[in-house]
Amino acid sequence: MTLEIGVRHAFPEFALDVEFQAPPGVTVLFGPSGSGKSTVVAAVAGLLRPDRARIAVDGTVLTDTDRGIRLPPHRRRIGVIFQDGRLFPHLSVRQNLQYGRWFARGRPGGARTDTVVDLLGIGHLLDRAPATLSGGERQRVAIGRALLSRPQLILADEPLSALDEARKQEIMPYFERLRDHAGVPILYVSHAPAEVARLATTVVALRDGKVAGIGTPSEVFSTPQFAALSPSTAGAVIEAEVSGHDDQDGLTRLSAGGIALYLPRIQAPPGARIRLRIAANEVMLARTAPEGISALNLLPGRVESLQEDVQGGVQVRLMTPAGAVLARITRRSARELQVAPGQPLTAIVKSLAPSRDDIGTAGPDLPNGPGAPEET
Ligand SMILES: Nc1ncnc2c1ncn2[C@@H]1O[C@H](COP(=O)(O)OP(=O)(O)OP(=O)(O)O)[C@@H](O)[C@H]1O
Repeated sequence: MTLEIGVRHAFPEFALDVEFQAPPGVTVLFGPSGSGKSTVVAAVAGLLRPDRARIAVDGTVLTDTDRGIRLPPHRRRIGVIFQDGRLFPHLSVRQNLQYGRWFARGRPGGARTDTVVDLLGIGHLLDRAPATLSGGERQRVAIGRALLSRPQLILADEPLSALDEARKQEIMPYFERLRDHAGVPILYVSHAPAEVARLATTVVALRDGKVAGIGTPSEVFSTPQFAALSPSTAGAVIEAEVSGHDDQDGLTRLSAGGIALYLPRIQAPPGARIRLRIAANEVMLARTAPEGISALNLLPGRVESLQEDVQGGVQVRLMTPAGAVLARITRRSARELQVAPGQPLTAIVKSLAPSRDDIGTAGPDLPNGPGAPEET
């Protein structure tokens, strides 16, 4: 199932003109405030009458202005997950889930209630009232309700932005599960780069109402052209396999394209594949592999391209056996290192550099895959 989106719409002071496809998995709409993310979501949900649009899921047309088609919102089979969960306060968790199921009546296929309850770890909450749940638990139930309505696509508009850091960490693995098991496109709005790098299958970077870049998180965030516009969010995403844990020093050893990397211990069994975002600001470059240095992660590679960014830094993209790595260095360092395409350089990343937020699972991993929080 693929969601096809083409929307053109002019507000008095803003014009949106986008065209892209969202395959199954999470497609994140990413961009600064006012770039048009919510307008795209409103067009897909049927809450906006665009000047011109064609929106279809797997051949089912939701909007086609040329043909005069515009399904009303309730006939679009969309599961919506809002910032605040929006559960029905007078219904128990079980009844909230049943509501999703009721909504799905007559629709073929879809997930079973007990599977969804297991997937989201909410079995022990079924008889509780929404008011007695934590923010993270409420969001898990909201995900369940959306999933049980047998949607053909899911819209999640900044679903984590109302949660504090700890709650975000709690809920992220469930969005990873949703990504890997929902089987329908999920259109997800975010402006948090760590969240995007961790969850996205596809990133659609929006700027001033236009698509500025589209691809995997790694492709979009480690492209110097994109990084140059958005230095604070620039960084590469690499995939690695857990090789083992060192009990003595509390580190987890990873292998990325044959290179050993070390992280503070993470909850993932050996063999698990994880995604790791390495912010460009956290990477240093050296001409020769340094010795006698406390940083544990050295990635030798070759400069592919470089570009000055809008804040006076230089974004250097290095191809390494672990994948592309982006480093943000000063113009002065770039001059001193004489950075040029083709030049061999070594990227240095402190093992503590990636935050917990930057580490996620790389793909299907149920039921107790990496990152799955333990039930309490
Ligand atoms: N109903 C409207 N009438 C006029 N202008 C609008 C309307 N809705 C949105 N806009 C304008 O369109 C632009 C894009 O808004 P939109 O809400 O899509 O951005 P966004 O990327 O979702 O931003 P944010 O991250 O702040 O939610 C903004 O300049 C906004 O002022």
